[in-house]
Amino acid sequence: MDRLREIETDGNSNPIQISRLALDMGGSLIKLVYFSRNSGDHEDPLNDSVPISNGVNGRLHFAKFETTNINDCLQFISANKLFFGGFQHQENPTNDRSFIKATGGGAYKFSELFKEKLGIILEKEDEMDCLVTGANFLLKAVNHEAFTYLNGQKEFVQIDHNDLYPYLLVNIGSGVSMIKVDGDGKFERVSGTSVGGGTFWGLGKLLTKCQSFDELLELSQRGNNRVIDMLVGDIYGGIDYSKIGLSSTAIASSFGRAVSNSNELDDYKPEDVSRSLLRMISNNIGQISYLNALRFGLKRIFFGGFFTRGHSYTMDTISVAVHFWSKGEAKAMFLRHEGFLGALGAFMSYERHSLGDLMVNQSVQIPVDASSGTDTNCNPLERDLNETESMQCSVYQA
Ligand SMILES: Nc1ncnc2c1ncn2[C@@H]1O[C@H](COP(=O)(O)OP(=O)(O)O)[C@@H](O)[C@H]1O
Ligand SMILES: CC(C)(COP(=O)(O)O)[C@@H](O)C(=O)NCCC(=O)O
Repeated sequence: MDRLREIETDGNSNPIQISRLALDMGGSLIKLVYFSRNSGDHEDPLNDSVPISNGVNGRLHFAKFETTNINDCLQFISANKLFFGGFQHQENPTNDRSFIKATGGGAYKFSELFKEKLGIILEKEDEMDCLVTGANFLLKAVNHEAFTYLNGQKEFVQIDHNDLYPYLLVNIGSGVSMIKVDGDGKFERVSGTSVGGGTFWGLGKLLTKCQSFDELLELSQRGNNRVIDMLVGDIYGGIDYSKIGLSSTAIASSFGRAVSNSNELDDYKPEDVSRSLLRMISNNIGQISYLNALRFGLKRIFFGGFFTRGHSYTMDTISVAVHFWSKGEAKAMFLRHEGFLGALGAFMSYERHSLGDLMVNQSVQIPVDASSGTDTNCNPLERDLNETESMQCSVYQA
């Protein structure tokens, strides 16, 4: 609720002007990115916050809703008048409806609903295109965006703009898309798997009766996967199978131990079930990602999508899988704005199509409090940086 109020005014009771909204409506979550101009920007041309050139200073805001709660999202857009952030269509300027850039399956599925409830026309943008545009933008324009996460150590990666491509982008949403990125707008979706974030949440919900995704993640924090997973040592009488490089503690078969006794589901702690499930899915995605990186000789893999949720065990498992299978050759990296790639890409597409002719300044800085150098305290469920923070930036008339 505080967040709503914060958006409506700038703290001095001046209404904040929203001048761009873009949506990414996926299988699980709807993501919103919108720009609010700094108050007073246009009133005082000598003010420090007035950008050089003909740009407008302001902030990019991020918000998300569960897709099943689409009505809350409509209400949020309506209450905060975000739909004024669309554009008038050049081909038909007399049409007084707002056109909003939208990507993801929901741009198709919910287009009638948006028209009916808010009078908004959703202007569809391709999902893969938007993911790549969003990732390239973040990697080039935002300091402290990409980081590695291994053994609880988070380290931000300095991106060399001249040496960014090629890379593999793995977007772990409800399902998983793997995209080889060769440049701005140059990419190919090389693989995917249906065993993704929706699988973890769906199976986890059925098996543990959890009511929310965060609760399921929280459970995994306290669980022990050894109770349910069959380890190499279980099969080999407690010793390593060193000839093929498997230690006795490596998982030989996820959930495999459940068949070797007469336990029912209720005999297992939900914490242990959640832990095994999270590990199985993260490990599997890490492995498939590595295999695809190997196919194309890619050394860098960036993981986006809301499955990772800044969660240490998830990122650690993915990193270990990539490290293990590539024998240290490939590197897993994560993005702070993990789940907002598509929405950012849709936001950027206003400029690409020269309709509203806006361009985000390439020197975006995340506020200091939101980006620390390294994080070694291994916070299990990191605070949701994405939702609560906004990004200072300038938007330029093209
Ligand atoms: N609050 C949440 N509710 C549901 N799923 C969540 C939540 N937070 C993170 N997730 C995870 O993120 C996945 C969705 O990620 P996202 O990148 O938004 O994909 P999509 O575009 O398919 O919605 C879910 O399947 C789930 O694993
Ligand atoms: C169909 C999708 C692109 C939709 O994106 P999402 O809403 O999951 O982010 C994605 O779920 C996906 O890539 N699934 C994997 C399908 C496959 O390659 O087998």
